[in-house]
Amino acid sequence: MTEVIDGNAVAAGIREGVADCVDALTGADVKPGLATVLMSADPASETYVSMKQRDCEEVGIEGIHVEVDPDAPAEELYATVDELNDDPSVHGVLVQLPLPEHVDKREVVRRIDPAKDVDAFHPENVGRLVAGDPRFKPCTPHGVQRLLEATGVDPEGKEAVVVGRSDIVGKPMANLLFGRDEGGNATTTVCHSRTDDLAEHTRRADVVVAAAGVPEFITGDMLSEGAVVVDVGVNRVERDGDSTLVGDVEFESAERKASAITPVPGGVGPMTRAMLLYNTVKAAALDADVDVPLP
Ligand SMILES: Nc1nc(=O)c2c([nH]1)NC[C@@H]1CN(c3ccc(C(=O)N[C@@H](CCC(=O)O)C(=O)O)cc3)C=[N+]21
Repeated sequence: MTEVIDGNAVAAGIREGVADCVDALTGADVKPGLATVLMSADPASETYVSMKQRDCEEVGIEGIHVEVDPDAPAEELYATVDELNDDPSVHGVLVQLPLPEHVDKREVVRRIDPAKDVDAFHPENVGRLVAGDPRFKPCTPHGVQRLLEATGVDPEGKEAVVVGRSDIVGKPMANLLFGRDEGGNATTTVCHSRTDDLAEHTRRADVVVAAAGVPEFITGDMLSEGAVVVDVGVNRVERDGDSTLVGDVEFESAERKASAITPVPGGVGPMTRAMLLYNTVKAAALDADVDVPLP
């Protein structure tokens, strides 16, 4: 039987552990705070940010939300980031992506205090991850690692194939999978839009992480029997006149081949949000020099 991996359940466990960290911080008179910054009128971005705020409330993290007019000059966003960097009650700063075209995303990311960069997108944090000395692990790849662990899948020595080479998922995912730490040590291949004969690679994989950003791109015929399939895609598509969420994996055909597979929704998405809370309490603990029982 194929196991459908329950991301909501694993994420709930992480959130409980984060709540214990909040208690430990409270005992040391520290209230962890996460600031979310939204410069977009996109309903999906608004939904994601409000979910993150709701998560904060559940675990006892102080949620601070700031909106910047999407038509405002980039300097307004820079000023907002500067203020949050300087605010001692804020331990994590997340600027929701994507940003308007007139805003230089890289400049914004560089401006976030690396000690508050709970997305782990700042070049210093990217460098530390690649150097094998991470301060924060990026939320989605870290969440995937935890999902594999919870499923009893140890990538060590196995063939892992990451489909997608984005800065926020594909690249850091590959680093974690081939890295020397727990949850790594896989022989890791990164495939992308210019890969010749993608299926040739994915069929060799024991673990496939689909992060191509293309709806239902990975189909069952591209998988080996018994593969573990992790679907990072979140694509809103029109189906029979309705808007529904699908992943980068064609679930039905892939489920027939896989030994374990994550659904969309209810797979990686909730884990991404849980690891954001994890990074926020870690940031607060590092800042205040308090020991916390990170889950
Ligand atoms: N600075 C920044 N950091 C991010 O981490 C970031 C971002 N910008 N921009 C957009 C993407 C996307 N992302 C998601 C996280 C959780 C779900 C999630 O929880 N999804 C639910 C369903 C949500 C629904 O129903 O729409 C699920 O898969 O079960 C989705 C998408 C974080 N992102």
